[in-house]
Amino acid sequence: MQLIHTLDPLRNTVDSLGAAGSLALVPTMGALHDGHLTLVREAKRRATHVAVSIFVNPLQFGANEDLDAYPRQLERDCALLEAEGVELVWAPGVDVMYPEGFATNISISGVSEGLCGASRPGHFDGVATVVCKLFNQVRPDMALFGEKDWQQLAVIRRMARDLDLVRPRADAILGVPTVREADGLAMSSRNAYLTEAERGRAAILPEAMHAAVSAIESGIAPGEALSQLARTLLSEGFLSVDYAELRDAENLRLLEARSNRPMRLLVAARIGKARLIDNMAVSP
Ligand SMILES: Nc1ncnc2c1ncn2[C@@H]1O[C@H](COP(=O)(O)OP(=O)(O)OP(=O)(O)O)[C@@H](O)[C@H]1O
Ligand SMILES: CC(C)(CO)[C@@H](O)C(=O)[O-]
Ligand code: BAL
Repeated sequence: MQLIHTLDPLRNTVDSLGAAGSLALVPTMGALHDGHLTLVREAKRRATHVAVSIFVNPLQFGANEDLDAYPRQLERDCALLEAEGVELVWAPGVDVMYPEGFATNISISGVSEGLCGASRPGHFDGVATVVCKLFNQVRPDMALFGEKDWQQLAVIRRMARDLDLVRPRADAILGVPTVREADGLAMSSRNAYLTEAERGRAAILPEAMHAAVSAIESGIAPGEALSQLARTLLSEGFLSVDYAELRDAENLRLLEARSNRPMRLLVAARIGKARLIDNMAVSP
């Protein structure tokens, strides 16, 4: 496995990997867990070679967010990826990704608005800008992202289509279902911020979401089910609920009532120092 930090050797390596079959990219911010490794395994099933990027992207963190505290464990991450048979780890420094004078911003309207786009202003511009650069640097045939970050996946799909970043094939931007802990909590690098007591309560988030999904599917008004969901979280030790919304699963339009298209329940809520996000399908 090659660990590469600068652009020239990266070019040589991706050129030779690309010439010898297909290349899949798994973009990450490191501090890898089984969710990330599931993306890597899916990538290996679908492409000849797998590259993983590890870059904690300052552009997608707000001024009061956890950029400095975000876990960084490159050596451990590389050992995990080597054991999975990954051939390339692309881990640029901030100065390589954003050299002095860097002045470009990619902004996607529509799907970026509301949800995390409202509670984290500028976040999706930062994600889109770095993901566009990663595509240009690695030039993969496909890239894989987790459904845990449902809105991020929608933003990247929109950008990839709009900017012709990958060949237009159905699995070029592949979403992988959320990997969960035994109690249902979605795996996330930020779960490490939780104390033992908070971790014990955190699984109330997916439990309360399942209850809201069942209520909406059985005909309860979405507004009522979502208010109940927020009340449950607040009464069980969550500090705040950034949003709890029912949206069209694909275009992410806000839904006041049930739709006959696939729907998605999306929630972000804070507990202790962590802001947890999760989403679930709601059947028409
Ligand atoms: N539980 C999970 N199941 C499936 N994919 C996941 C899971 N957690 C993260 N991913 C995916 O892994 C990729 C890299 O995510 P990232 O490195 O930000 O990890 P994370 O655990 O989501 O961290 P964070 O705490 O920052 O949200 C993204 O495409 C993300 O959606
Ligand atoms: C896609 C990504 C690697 C861009 O920094 C990040 O947002 C993430 O890890 O989900
Ligand atoms: N997994 C999404 C990256 C972020 O929260 O910044």
